[in-house]
Amino acid sequence: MNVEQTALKDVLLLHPRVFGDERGFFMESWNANTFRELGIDADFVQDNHSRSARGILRGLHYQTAHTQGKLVRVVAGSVFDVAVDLRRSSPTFGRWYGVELSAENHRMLWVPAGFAHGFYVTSEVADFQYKCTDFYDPASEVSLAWNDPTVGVEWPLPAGATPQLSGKDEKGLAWGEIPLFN
Ligand SMILES: Cc1cn([C@H]2C[C@H](O)[C@@H](COP(=O)(O)OP(=O)(O)O[C@H]3O[C@@H](C)C(=O)[C@@H](O)[C@H]3O)O2)c(=O)[nH]c1=O
Repeated sequence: MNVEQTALKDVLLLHPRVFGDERGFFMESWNANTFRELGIDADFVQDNHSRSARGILRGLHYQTAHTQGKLVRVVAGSVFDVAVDLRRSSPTFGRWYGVELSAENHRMLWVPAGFAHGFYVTSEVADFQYKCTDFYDPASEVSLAWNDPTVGVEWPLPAGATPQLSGKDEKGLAWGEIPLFN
């Protein structure tokens, strides 16, 4: 497993070792010992899997209670995955980072608690899987608007396209309206 620091403090891009052979491939997608050595000492309690079609954008989401660290990856298709640092004390507070995650590149992103997270689907279909360090808590869930101008995420949208959103994400909050972390 190779670990790459990203432009955001504590967000890590992971390149697992992929063992290819005539049958296909094998990789470890989670190993508590290996990841602890890489600085990810996470106690995961929930695994999620979503499927989305091209042009769908989910996010940018986080929970204020039961804050979740997420280890995310794509097992079919590709997405542009984004994290936004919501921690006032962080040197990268208010900044975003985006990266392509795909079934082909096998990359995983570690998004700790204190970040908003979302992704935009760039393939016909994308199957997205992630591990979470705390449970789903809809009562404390926040959707930060994907297109908030203060954050300024540069999504890889085709010219003139707008992403397809959930009703909740259509009503995403502006940067100035969201609760932040210390
Ligand atoms: C996230 C989640 C949703 N659900 C249910 C609620 C709802 O009826 C349905 C769809 O929920 P949502 O629209 O919130 O799903 P979605 O937009 O995929 O939400 C996810 O987005 C990505 C970007 C994240 O980072 C995740 O943490 C999560 O917020 O699934 C659960 O039962 N458990 C969960 O953990």
